[in-house]
Amino acid sequence: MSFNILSVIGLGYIGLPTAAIFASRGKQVIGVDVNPQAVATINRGEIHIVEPDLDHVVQTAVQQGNFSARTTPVAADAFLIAVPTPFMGDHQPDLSYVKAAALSIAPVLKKGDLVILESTSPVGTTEQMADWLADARPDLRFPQHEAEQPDIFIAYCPERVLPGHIMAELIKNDRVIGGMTPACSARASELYRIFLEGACVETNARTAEMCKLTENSFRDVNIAFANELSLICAEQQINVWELIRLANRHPRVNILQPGPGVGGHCIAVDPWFIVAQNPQQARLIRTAREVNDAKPHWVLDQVKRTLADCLIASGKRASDITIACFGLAFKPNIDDLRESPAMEVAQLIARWHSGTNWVVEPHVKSLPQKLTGLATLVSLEQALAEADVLVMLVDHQVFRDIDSTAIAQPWRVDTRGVWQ
Ligand SMILES: NC(=O)c1ccc[n+]([C@@H]2O[C@H](COP(=O)([O-])OP(=O)(O)OC[C@H]3O[C@@H](n4cnc5c(N)ncnc54)[C@H](O)[C@@H]3O)[C@@H](O)[C@H]2O)c1
Ligand SMILES: CC(=O)N[C@@H]1[C@@H](OP(=O)(O)OP(=O)(O)OC[C@H]2O[C@@H](n3ccc(=O)[nH]c3=O)[C@H](O)[C@@H]2O)O[C@H](CO)[C@@H](O)[C@@H]1O
Repeated sequence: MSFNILSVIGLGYIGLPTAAIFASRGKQVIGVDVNPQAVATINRGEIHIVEPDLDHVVQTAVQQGNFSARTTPVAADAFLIAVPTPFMGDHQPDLSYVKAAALSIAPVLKKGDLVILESTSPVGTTEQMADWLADARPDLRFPQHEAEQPDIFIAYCPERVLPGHIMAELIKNDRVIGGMTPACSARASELYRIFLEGACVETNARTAEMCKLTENSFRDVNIAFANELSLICAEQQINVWELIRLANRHPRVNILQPGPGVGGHCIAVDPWFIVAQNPQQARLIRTAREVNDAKPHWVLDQVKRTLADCLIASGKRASDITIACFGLAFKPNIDDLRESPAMEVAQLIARWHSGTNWVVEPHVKSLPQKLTGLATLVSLEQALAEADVLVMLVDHQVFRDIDSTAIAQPWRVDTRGVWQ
């Protein structure tokens, strides 16, 4: 059975590029999103998120009539669900979006359809989703009972693209295919082979769910190691950047880079799904989260110490001092400020410091609401010329290009090793 019509549920950072890529391969794609503004934007051939090279793929697909968006699902041969999976206040996963998406497609499912969950999910979510669908459609057979030939094929296929490189990685990365049965995996692999140049590696749904969580937890633990080293090195008066460079000369050592903390929508969230389900066993994973989450507060302490030194040396009052933060994005060379540790540090500083607070962020035109009234967006040149204390938070290339030997201010906190 071939896939004539595909439907992608959730048209954000994952769903929109995925829908557009399928459409670019000549498939008829119906995108579904509960956000009517996003739907309207997409139907104009425009995009509501920022991702390099996505705009022209969406524009072409819409203009050629292969891709359209709507707010409610209609019949299709395959459904890919890419809705948010945040955690709640107590770090427990919030599966309400997955449930709502599953229940929204249940009425339009027909025999032979494939349903793929792409959202990053705790182990067992795919089985749970199949139960929700089975409850909603008692007239169809679902793959919970392996002996039976199911009417609906269900798989968990996580996405591992790197924001900023989504359009290339979507096609080139290997893909983990976690079917609820081998037949489900085979059907899902067939779907992804429409555009995938990487390999489809088949497993079961639970392993695929854990694989996605493992990848991001691995990175979180390794960044926590680097962040912990930065705290130790500050105590020992050792340059952590030099230390890591030296240690990485060992053929089997590859330490990541410390920073102001871990941001983004994935690495600071997904490890909690493992911790929530395995609180006794996941001690290292929990500690890594705690180490990384604590880093912005440690940076604030560093700024407080630096300001104290500045006040003693300059004889100025704190209210006369200007602190300039360099960067707000959650990582270098992007404009995404959501879940950014740099934003958190800038806010902590601005709430605490009684003098003037400046921010330099060449990737945005205005400050986000969280900093409105607390800080002022200024140019790189103004900050370098006039600020008293400089706080480097994001290693954007434009900051790396500054000749650090030409910077006059001795009062600096460098969380990214840019001025070392
Ligand atoms: N952004 C990434 O880099 C990335 C990478 C890999 C995996 N993921 C995972 O993919 C999933 C989606 O992430 P994202 O970054 O695309 O999120 P996003 O917030 O950018 O997009 C999700 C979209 O789903 C829509 N939505 C919510 N409920 C819906 C429903 N019931 N029906 C239809 N649409 C609905 C929202 O309006 C939104 O447009 C998450 O589980 C995330 O953890 C994200
Ligand atoms: C395993 C993996 O690679 N997963 C990727 C990750 O994408 P991401 O964009 O969120 O990941 P990063 O680039 O690692 O950034 C995260 C934060 O960590 C900080 N950081 C990073 C490296 C370092 O040495 N020191 C640091 O401090 C950085 O500044 C930023 O705040 O999750 C996506 C969704 O699941 C995946 O799809 C994607 O493959």
